[in-house]
Amino acid sequence: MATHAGGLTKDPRPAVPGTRDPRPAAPGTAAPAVRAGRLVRRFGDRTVLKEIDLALGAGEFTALLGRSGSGKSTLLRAVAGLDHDVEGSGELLVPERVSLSFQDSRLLPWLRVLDNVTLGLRGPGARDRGLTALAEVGLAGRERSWPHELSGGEQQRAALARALVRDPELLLADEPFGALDALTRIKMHDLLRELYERHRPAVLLVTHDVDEAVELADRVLVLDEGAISVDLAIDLPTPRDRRDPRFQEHRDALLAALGVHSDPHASVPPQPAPRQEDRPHVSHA
Ligand SMILES: Nc1ncnc2c1ncn2[C@@H]1O[C@H](COP(=O)(O)OP(=O)(O)OP(=O)(O)O)[C@@H](O)[C@H]1O
Repeated sequence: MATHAGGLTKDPRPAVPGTRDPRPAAPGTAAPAVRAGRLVRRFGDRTVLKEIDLALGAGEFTALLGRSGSGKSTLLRAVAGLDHDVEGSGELLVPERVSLSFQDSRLLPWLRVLDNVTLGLRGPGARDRGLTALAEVGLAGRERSWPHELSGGEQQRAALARALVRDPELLLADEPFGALDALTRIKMHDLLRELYERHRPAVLLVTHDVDEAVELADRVLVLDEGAISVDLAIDLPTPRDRRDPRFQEHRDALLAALGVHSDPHASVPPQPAPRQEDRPHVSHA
């Protein structure tokens, strides 16, 4: 476990690099991969995170939904340790090996694909690990390509390979498929879920897309007014069928929590109608 904090109380017990937190989990819960207590983030006089408590189980796939501007990226950045101005009196514990993925692939344009994937990896096995990761995401043979020679979906695949090659205990993903077309998105959903099931990191996926959340995650959180307003377990077998009535029940519950009602037979527009920029994205396969 590592601790990182700006104004946060560090865990008093010694951290052992590369090991999981040895302390027992609360009864009935998996050992946490992430534990954050009373996270607070203010921008000027606006408080975006209001004493948020967050515990993510090891190997648990969690999606984080919320309206635009609700603070999803702020929370993810806080957990990633990228924001040193997070306040709070609580603790923030994360695993040693954390990988990040964003809407843009953030591949370095001056490095070939394999060098992007293995950047910062040490040891004689790094190249082979990079090649294995590229093969896993369907990019075998593209190791010598430049990033600009890959399509948007392929760039995101390379970014996933870069994340996975580090064998993360925690994958933090901020709208990783937000810029992709609908068909590529569907393929990437399948790929992410497959890779997750093979490697089992804890995942925190920030998304606007309610269907994406229900399809991929085993737990969905909704961030609203600076607090976690919904914590919903998605207890459906995978792969998930969007036409399954239970899928739709979860979807409707989440849409309602986001202030959108999704009766396809309704003759009036959903009420209350959020502003266009606030409206959560609902994709249709
Ligand atoms: N560096 C900053 N300075 C000032 N305000 C900020 C800063 N970063 C974020 N904010 C504000 O904090 C709020 C939450 O932003 P954040 O990006 O976390 O929201 P979000 O839920 O991820 O939004 P979206 O879904 O649109 O990406 C917004 O109102 C935003 O304007």
